[in-house]
Amino acid sequence: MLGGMIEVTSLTKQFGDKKAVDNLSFTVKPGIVTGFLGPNGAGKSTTMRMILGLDTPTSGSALIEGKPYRELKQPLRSVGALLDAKWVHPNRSARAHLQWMAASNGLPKSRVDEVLRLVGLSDVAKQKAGGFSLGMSQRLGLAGALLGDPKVLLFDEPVNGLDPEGIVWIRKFMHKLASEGRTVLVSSHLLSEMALTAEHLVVIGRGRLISDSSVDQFVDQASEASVRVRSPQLDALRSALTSSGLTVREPSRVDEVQPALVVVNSTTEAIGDIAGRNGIVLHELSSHHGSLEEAFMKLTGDDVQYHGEGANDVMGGALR
Ligand SMILES: Nc1ncnc2c1ncn2[C@@H]1O[C@H](COP(=O)(O)OP(=O)(O)OP(=O)(O)O)[C@@H](O)[C@H]1O
Repeated sequence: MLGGMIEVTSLTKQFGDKKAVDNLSFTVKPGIVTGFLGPNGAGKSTTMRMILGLDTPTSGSALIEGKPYRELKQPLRSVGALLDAKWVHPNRSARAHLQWMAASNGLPKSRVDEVLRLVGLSDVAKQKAGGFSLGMSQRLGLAGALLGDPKVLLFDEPVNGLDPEGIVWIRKFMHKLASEGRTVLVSSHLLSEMALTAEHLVVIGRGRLISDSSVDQFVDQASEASVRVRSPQLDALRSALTSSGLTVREPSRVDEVQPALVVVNSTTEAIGDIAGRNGIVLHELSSHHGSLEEAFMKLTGDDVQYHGEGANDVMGGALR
């Protein structure tokens, strides 16, 4: 384990009369990818900027290995960040850009070719960064973040605008970095992406903490757990379940093969026992959970700041 915890405590940032981050506390642990999820304007970038010492908190603290960023002796050896992929001198080659970064941060020049190889840019190292595609710029940004071989890595919306191949590549890369024992915090408004990328989720809305849990717990906590049952004796089953105090509803999807019932907030064991005691034959007994998207919408609900035209497309994964 490389160590390298991020500790955010009662962090608040006020811009005029707007609280962009509101009394936020969470920790980010090494060895896993932690997703930082929230709708547009929730305060993710502002939080990351405060962790990186680019914005000063109004109150509270954001520490890396127990210190504020500005007190780190060699920051690039502790933290690497990918905030804005297009932040390079357009006329500099990829290698020259990284050499300049290494020189100005007291890092060995030999590391430049190493990181170019790590991100797969060795063959284009001499090309001008200004002509790079977004995917290549992301890789170059990542190479810069890795220059100091840091224990902690922060990525702000790294897959924005990337093609599917680029998305898969970044996702795998983040997994690799975490498996090496690094602390990886990645922000996104894309739920479906986070479900595939992160193991742990810190969810915020309007600057406030909404949830801090594993992806699985997040879904369990927010989405309705239900049990689906099919039986040739459906009426008898319905009355046995309701007289045991369970809530039964008709399934939203009509089943052509055999009618079914949905029982909320119960377990397959409890329902199987009731059926058994009443001599009722079951043809299906299965538990179901809502999707990550449903869970997110339920939890953030009123916290979604801007309901754009695409609000109904949220189930497709994007929140803006
Ligand atoms: N420098 C600033 N001055 C004033 N308001 C700001 C500033 N930076 C951010 N805000 C406001 O703070 C809130 C949080 O913004 P932030 O960019 O941190 O959110 P976000 O979750 O990263 O969203 P996005 O995904 O859109 O970047 C927004 O309402 C934004 O308009």
